[in-house]
Amino acid sequence: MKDNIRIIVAGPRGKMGMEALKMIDKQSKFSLAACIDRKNDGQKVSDIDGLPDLDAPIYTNPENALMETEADVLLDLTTPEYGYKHGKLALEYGVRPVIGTTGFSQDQLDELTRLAEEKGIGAVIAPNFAVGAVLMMQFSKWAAKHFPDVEIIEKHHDQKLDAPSGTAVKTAQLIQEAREPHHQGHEEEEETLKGARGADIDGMKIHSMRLPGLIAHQEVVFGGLGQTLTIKHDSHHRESFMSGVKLSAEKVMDLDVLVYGLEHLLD
Ligand SMILES: NC(=O)C1=CN([C@@H]2O[C@H](COP(=O)(O)OP(=O)(O)OC[C@H]3O[C@@H](n4cnc5c(N)ncnc54)[C@H](O)[C@@H]3O)[C@@H](O)[C@H]2O)C=CC1
Ligand SMILES: O=C(O)C1=N[C@H](C(=O)O)C[C@H](O)C1
Repeated sequence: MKDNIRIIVAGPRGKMGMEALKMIDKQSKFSLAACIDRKNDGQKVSDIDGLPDLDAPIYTNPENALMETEADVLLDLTTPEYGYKHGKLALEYGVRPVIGTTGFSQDQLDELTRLAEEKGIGAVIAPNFAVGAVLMMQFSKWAAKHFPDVEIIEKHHDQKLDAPSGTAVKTAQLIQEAREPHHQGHEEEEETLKGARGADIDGMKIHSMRLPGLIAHQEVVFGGLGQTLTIKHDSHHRESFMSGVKLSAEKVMDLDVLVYGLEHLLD
């Protein structure tokens, strides 16, 4: 493995970006190549109040950051619109994207997958970097073989842009892979108030809660005859995501395709 992985962070001032800068600063094998931000072009990260004392330039133009900094990895923690744009640009400039941003459409995921394959460059898109959340999703996939009736309740802080969460969508996709095609509930059900039954992926209902005080939480509730099974994960602090970010930035160096989900990188 390369002993110095140079990382560009897009979204350094965000809740996840700040946590990622602290993690990069602590790891001797990582160095911060640059940040992509919406302001302070040309300034140093260390010049900005509230950011760690790191000697790396800030770029508002992502192409300049990718061209000028000899980076290995672009870590994106921004918004769906910019996460997609940054991912595409990184692949075009031969820099490996590690994307935590959620809210992509299937077409966008397919396009990034296609581009990574065409260029032969590794990329990671992980809707959830917390190892506990990855286990929650894997346990849910397993449970769905035995309990095909399931609903997902995801709860997040009230500043989140996308709903449902990337984790909830990924969980539903994994369950879809595991269970036989299945119709839940009964035909006569009617919503007398629109939205009462939540969003729907392949007949699975997804309920999204947004409140101050929450960080990132999910319950996957399975129902069977005379029993229910609940698989639950809570991120109480954004530190919970950092071991997954670290693992992704290391492992992406050895990939030549895009992987979607941290489970592909865990032993
Ligand atoms: N995969 C995972 O484990 C996790 C993923 N997320 C996802 O990561 C993303 C960021 O989450 P938070 O940090 O909570 O959001 P946030 O809103 O705190 O931070 C986003 C940052 O991106 C910046 N930004 C927006 N457009 C930009 C652009 N064009 N260039 C550079 N910076 C730009 C904003 O100024 C803001 O500082 C979201 O999509 C969220 O769903 C969040 C937590 C965990
Ligand atoms: O926005 C968040 O906070 C989170 N987003 C990701 C998601 O949409 O699943 C991961 C985690 O749940 C936190």
